[in-house]
Amino acid sequence: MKFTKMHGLGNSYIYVDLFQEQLKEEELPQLAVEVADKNKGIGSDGMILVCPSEAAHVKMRVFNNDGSEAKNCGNGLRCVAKFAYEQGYVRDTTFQIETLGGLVEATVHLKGELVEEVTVNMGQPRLARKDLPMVGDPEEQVIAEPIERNGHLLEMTAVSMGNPHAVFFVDQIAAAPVETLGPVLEKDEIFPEWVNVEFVEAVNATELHFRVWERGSGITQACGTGACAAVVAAVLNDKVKKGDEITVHLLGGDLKITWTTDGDVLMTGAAETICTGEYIRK
Ligand SMILES: N[C@@H](CCC[C@H](N)C(=O)O)C(=O)O
Repeated sequence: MKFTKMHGLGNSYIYVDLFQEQLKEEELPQLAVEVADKNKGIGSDGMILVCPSEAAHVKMRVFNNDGSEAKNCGNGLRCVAKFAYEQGYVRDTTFQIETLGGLVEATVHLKGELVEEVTVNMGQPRLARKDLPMVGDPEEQVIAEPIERNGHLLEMTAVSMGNPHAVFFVDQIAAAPVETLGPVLEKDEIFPEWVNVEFVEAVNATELHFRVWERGSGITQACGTGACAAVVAAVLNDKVKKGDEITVHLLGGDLKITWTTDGDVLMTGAAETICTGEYIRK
């Protein structure tokens, strides 16, 4: 199986080109686990399939490194856009990508013939409990809701960017309990499909520090949808303003994110190719 390893701010996936390769549906979860294994596989946060689409120019499917399939991936979208453009599967610099969480629009920014950065219009965040999903009144929003776990009293804001995020503001990002509370909150009974967990420090009116415990992958260097959710949560908690471009500092680098006054979330950041190769399947 031919593959390309790519990353967005250190959030790496093994990309498989389903315009060329054929894979059996029932083998996908186990394949994702195998290729992501850093000792016996290639090593990554998961696997992403770049597929033909009937609804858009290209379709993305994302698998976490535990084999679970997610509905969206921000860093993956930027890499899929780079891959599709550089392979010649799309010719325009702005095109649509289908995800299990809906359609998004990507615009590639070129340096010569190669894509250096990508802006993705991630669409509108969904804020009702049913959108995560989360237990409780399905239509209600969750903004700064107190929650106590393992002796930590935190305030939670819940945002769906096609996939679910629970955002917690902290005073100091360096002291955020990512490793200890992340796995506890990820599988908390209030989230029937589990959740991505983000800790965020509001530095000033245009900057956020960000750490993530990703559902199905654990700590990663960056989470694009999580960074978008963090900006939406920061607006909802009066820490930054809607319409302003916010720089989100992640472990692997920075993303520029705006929750526009029209309601869409725009994300701009790098997408990079690490290597290509052939994976020998057992
Ligand atoms: N790294 C991603 C998100 C990947 C999926 C997530 N772990 C989930 O299960 O929803 C990103 O950049 O958004």
